[in-house]
Amino acid sequence: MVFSLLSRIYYGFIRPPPAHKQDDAIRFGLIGASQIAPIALIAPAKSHPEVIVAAVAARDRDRAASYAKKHDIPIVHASYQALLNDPSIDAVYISLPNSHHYEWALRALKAGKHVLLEKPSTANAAQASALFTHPLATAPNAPVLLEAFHYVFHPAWQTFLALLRDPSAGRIESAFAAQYMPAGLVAPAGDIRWRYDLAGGAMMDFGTYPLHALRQMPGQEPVKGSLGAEARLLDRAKYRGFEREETEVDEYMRAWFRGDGGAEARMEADLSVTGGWPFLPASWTRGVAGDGVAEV
Ligand SMILES: NC(=O)C1=CN([C@@H]2O[C@H](COP(=O)(O)OP(=O)(O)OC[C@H]3O[C@@H](n4cnc5c(N)ncnc54)[C@H](OP(=O)(O)O)[C@@H]3O)[C@@H](O)[C@H]2O)C=CC1
Ligand SMILES: O=C1OC[C@@H](O)[C@H](O)[C@H]1O
Repeated sequence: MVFSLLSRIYYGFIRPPPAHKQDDAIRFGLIGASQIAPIALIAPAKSHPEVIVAAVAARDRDRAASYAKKHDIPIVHASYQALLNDPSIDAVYISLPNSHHYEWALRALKAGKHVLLEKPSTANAAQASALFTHPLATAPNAPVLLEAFHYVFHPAWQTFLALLRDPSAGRIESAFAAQYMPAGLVAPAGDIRWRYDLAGGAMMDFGTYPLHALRQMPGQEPVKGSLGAEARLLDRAKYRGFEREETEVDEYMRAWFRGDGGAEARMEADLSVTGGWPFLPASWTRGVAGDGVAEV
């Protein structure tokens, strides 16, 4: 089992076997020369016959050019809008700070591009509602707009949901979801996740997973007025190299609410775990229905 896992990681992300591309393969452009694009799209696309990563745009042309060279991407654009104006691009992958998702998703839809939009799709509820109900996204022939919560396509997650959605499982009594990150592992000082002005923080980064997970279980849409939450603000003493005063961003948060099916739901997100378990990024989701418990 361990060998199979390591081999899937190796061939999926480190040395993907190159595929012969179909003539009608989707040509993706990257909006932002981001840290996550190589693992999320560039490497997996190499072995996919229907996907080509054809272009990258960054705020700085030289940075875009060196990123393109490193990742073997043929077209370089010196601005995000120049990439959107490129007629050879069918779809864009937007992996910018959360604060920038709404603007660039709308601009991409306006340019007629399909959009794979990093999570969370926007920086707040008003933007989410405006984006997903916008005629550019809802018209009959509108481009596809997809938020990049990739875990929903995993068979383990679909099995978990099927167990809870099975009518014989009974009503969900309680649900819990959590996501933990060891301090400094993925969010060192200076990272976009620690910037309030870029819509960072534990809730906006890791917290989006548990909240998203809870809301997919039957009867878990939060009832208005039932929500409570607590947060611990960033403790800069844990990190070296902070240049800015950051006092507003959360490094840990938990929340609870009543789902519209009557269940008690709880969630927790910690971007800064120190000592003990977990020493790797970890995520748990549990639903209790009748006499049964489903966990993933
Ligand atoms: N689905 C998943 O599993 C994951 C999703 N994500 C999401 O992807 C997004 C990007 O994350 P990540 O790749 O770690 O981010 P990066 O730190 O790599 O930043 C992404 C891009 O944002 C631009 N940028 C960086 N700092 C600023 C700034 N101060 N002001 C304006 N733009 C800035 C840069 O664009 P340029 O290149 O043009 O300079 C950069 O390439 C986030 O929304 C995150 O939540 C992240 C990790 C995993
Ligand atoms: O979405 C994410 O998943 C992986 C994490 O490392 C990262 O912080 C987050 O943005």
